[in-house]
Amino acid sequence: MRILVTGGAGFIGSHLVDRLMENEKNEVIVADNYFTGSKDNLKKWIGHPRFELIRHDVTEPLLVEVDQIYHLACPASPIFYKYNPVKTIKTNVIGTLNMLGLAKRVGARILLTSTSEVYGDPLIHPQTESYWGNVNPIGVRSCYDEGKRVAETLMFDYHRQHGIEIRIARIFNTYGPRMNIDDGRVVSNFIAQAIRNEPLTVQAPGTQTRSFCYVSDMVDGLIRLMEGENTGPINIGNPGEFTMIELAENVKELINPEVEIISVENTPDDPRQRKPDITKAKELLGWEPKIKLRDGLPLMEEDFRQRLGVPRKN
Ligand SMILES: O=C(O)[C@H]1O[C@H](OP(=O)(O)OP(=O)(O)OC[C@H]2O[C@@H](n3ccc(=O)[nH]c3=O)[C@H](O)[C@@H]2O)[C@H](O)[C@@H](O)[C@@H]1O
Repeated sequence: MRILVTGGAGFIGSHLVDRLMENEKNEVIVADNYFTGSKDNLKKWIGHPRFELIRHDVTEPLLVEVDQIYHLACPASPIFYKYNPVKTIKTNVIGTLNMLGLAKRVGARILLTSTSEVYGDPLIHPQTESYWGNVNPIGVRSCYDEGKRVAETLMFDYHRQHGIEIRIARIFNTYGPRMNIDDGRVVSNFIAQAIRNEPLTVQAPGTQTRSFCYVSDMVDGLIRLMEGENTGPINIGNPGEFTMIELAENVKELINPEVEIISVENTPDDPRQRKPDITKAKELLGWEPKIKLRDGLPLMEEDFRQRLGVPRKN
């Protein structure tokens, strides 16, 4: 099987590549523009005969012959996607159009990693796939959440109009080794802060919730969705829900009991609650997450300590 992974040098993408490369029948091509991804994440595969890495921005067409496309490309941290919102929406719209055009030309099956952000600031809880969301179309996050909504629309239009085989995953907050240390998302921020003995910055009010999925569980869900018979959209996430204050307290207890927790200003349109209903994933994919937050955080701590050069004191 020839498989293209866009955004494959990123955090989730590179873990996905590791899993796909385990199968000796797979040839994996990664296309990444390195805006947030890094070659370092793939260094063990560079030079491997079944692996190819291309510097490519998906807003430009790509001509390759593949059987499957995992279309992950797009900055996912709010700090990075808000840094250049026009580029973010172009990646979601033009990038997805280009990948669908490729899927159509070569007859490949394509999986889009959409996001829980399509639910916006959700008015139903937990979020089921049938919920249409509560999204601000003109806010600072819209480049990402409206961008992903259009990407989902394009997927279904190509499916209905051209018979393309599509798969849509709605990913809920994912964490784990290889996240950028300066990524700006909450788990990586808190772990880096705890290791550096800097205050954990809980954005006000701190009662907002998220549900955090460990990256190996996420990758397992994505592969099951691609290999299964359902188009989705299917929520892939861990239903264990935490307030940001609870997350900070867990990080403090597990990583640095001396560290201070402070409240800082939040950014506009921050969703107040988020938790996936994963009934569909359980029933249709036989998938559910295995790794609890308190077991996943120490695995990520180890990776961050190595990269920051700060060993654990015992
Ligand atoms: O995985 C998802 O479902 C989506 O979540 C993220 O969005 P968000 O949940 O806002 O991610 P974070 O930036 O990690 O923020 C989570 C919460 O932590 C808070 N936060 C963030 C950073 C920080 O230092 N302190 C802090 O309290 C934020 O206010 C927010 O309430 C990203 O938009 C997407 O990568 C992704 O699609």
